[in-house]
Amino acid sequence: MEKQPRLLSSQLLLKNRVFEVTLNRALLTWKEIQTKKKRVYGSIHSTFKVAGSYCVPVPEIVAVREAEADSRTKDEGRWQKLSQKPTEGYPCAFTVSYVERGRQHRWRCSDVTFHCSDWTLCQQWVQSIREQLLLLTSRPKHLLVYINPYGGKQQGKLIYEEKVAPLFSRASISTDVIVTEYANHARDHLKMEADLKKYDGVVCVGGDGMFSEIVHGLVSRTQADCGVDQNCAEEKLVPCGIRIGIIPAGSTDCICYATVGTNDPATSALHVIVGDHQPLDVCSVHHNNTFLRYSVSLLGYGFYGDVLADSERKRWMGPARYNFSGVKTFLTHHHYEGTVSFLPATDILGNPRDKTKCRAGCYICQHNGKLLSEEAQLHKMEEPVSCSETEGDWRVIRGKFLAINAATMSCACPRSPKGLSACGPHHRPHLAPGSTSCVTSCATPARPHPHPQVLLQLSILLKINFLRHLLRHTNKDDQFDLAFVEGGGARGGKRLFRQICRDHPACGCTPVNSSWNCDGEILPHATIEVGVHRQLIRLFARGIEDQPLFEDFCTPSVI
Ligand SMILES: Nc1ncnc2c1ncn2[C@@H]1O[C@H](COP(=O)(O)OP(=O)(O)OP(=O)(O)O)[C@@H](O)[C@H]1O
Repeated sequence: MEKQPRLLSSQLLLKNRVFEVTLNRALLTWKEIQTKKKRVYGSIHSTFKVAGSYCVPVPEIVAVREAEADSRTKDEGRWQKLSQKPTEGYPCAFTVSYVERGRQHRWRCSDVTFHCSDWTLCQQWVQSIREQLLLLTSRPKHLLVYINPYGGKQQGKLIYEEKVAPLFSRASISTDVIVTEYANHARDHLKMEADLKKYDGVVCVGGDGMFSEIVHGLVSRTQADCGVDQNCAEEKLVPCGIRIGIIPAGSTDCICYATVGTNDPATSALHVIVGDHQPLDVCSVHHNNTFLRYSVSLLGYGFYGDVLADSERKRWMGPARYNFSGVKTFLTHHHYEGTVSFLPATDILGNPRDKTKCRAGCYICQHNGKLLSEEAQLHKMEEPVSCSETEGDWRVIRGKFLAINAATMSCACPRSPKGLSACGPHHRPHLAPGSTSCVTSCATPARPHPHPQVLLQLSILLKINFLRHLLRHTNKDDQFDLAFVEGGGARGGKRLFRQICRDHPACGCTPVNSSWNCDGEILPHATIEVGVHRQLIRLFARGIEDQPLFEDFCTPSVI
């Protein structure tokens, strides 16, 4: 890393030990310089230097404030005692709040208080750090917050008030808060009323359903403002200019798991504060040139559609309905005739079953999923000689399906730690490559597809095999290492599934339709057209960071 010039450097006291504290544009570092006397058998025996050198990246400093060293300080609305007593010779102090990493992708806001020898020096430090924070222009200053008071365990308001609002206020972020009064309140407010020019971002406190509301509101509003007709499936949608933050307060919180790696409200609030941005692909779903919905996580026909439809009829059972309907649907073992047409994602990076992980700063997402020309050539040569059928660039698969899933993100949650997308056990789908992962579980035999990305090997399906596939959603085994399951990337821009129809030649089964489960909502039509819109929205998130080798080796980084 390029060495940055020092902006400020002083000897300051921290926990009664003297540190050399240095600030440059990139880092705040503090390094112990005092030697300590070690007493052995009551006498001074030897001296040793206590190792201790720490750093915090400037973009991860939440705030800096003067600490009233000789009295009490107001913090998060409560009066708290300063942890250290005023120290002789160091009468003034300032506190730096910063992001500290914990286990399992959790972030915490921690404080470190430095004591200064005089007031002017203390002011100089506070000013210098504030000036550096002001240079971070991607940080939000004013946010519009929607809270769903009924999501998950109905703790949305409490979570916001106790865990999020104090952090926003510490970071000097002002907010306008709306507690929703009915379903789609947030969507409609965003679509028609919200004065978006006033805000640097929209934050939702709730689950995946609430996030979907925000996406619908924002995307629709952006298209309306730009004169784009959402009903036209061929239209190129305009990306939203405002970022979205998600504070998890739902039942599953898949989007949080997929974008920050955990469903911890404080972690998500800190991702908003530091002003990260993670682009996300969005699928648009149409029927006969009429807009139905947007999808950001899972579009599922067959198994997942049936589970959702059945569980909706059993709302009275509470969350247990999902397990009940899952087992029931599995035992009923329906399969559905249909046709899947899609454009294979041959010209993008990131084979769903390759070894790449989508992580913070992901190369593939940053390069819009575009292949380098050499790699593109390689993939072109791997184009299939034959498929089930082809129509120009399109691949067509007809058959009987147990499940057809299109996952735009991993859909990971505690119940399915690795998610159910086509990305296998050790990697997640990229969040913004411009393609969706298509997974089909087929019930009828057909010719195997030799293409490495988009394959369908249809075999006689045994219930036990499908159960194995489902169980692999809940563990770390490869969901695709089963003969009848195939996964691949489908390119965006046009249609993905053109027909789930009844026009297949009769083969003895009842031509009955399943339902599409679109991010937890049932679609009213079985025949849909899906387009993938690359990087249509941006979240306040960094993507999932690689865990340090030793997880408890947290920041402030020991140099
Ligand atoms: N005030 C409200 N009253 C009733 N429903 C609401 C209200 N506000 C939002 N909703 C709706 O509640 C639904 C579920 O909310 P949410 O996603 O927050 O929680 P969840 O379903 O428990 O969590 P998850 O989606 O993660 O499983 C959303 O579809 C949203 O449209």
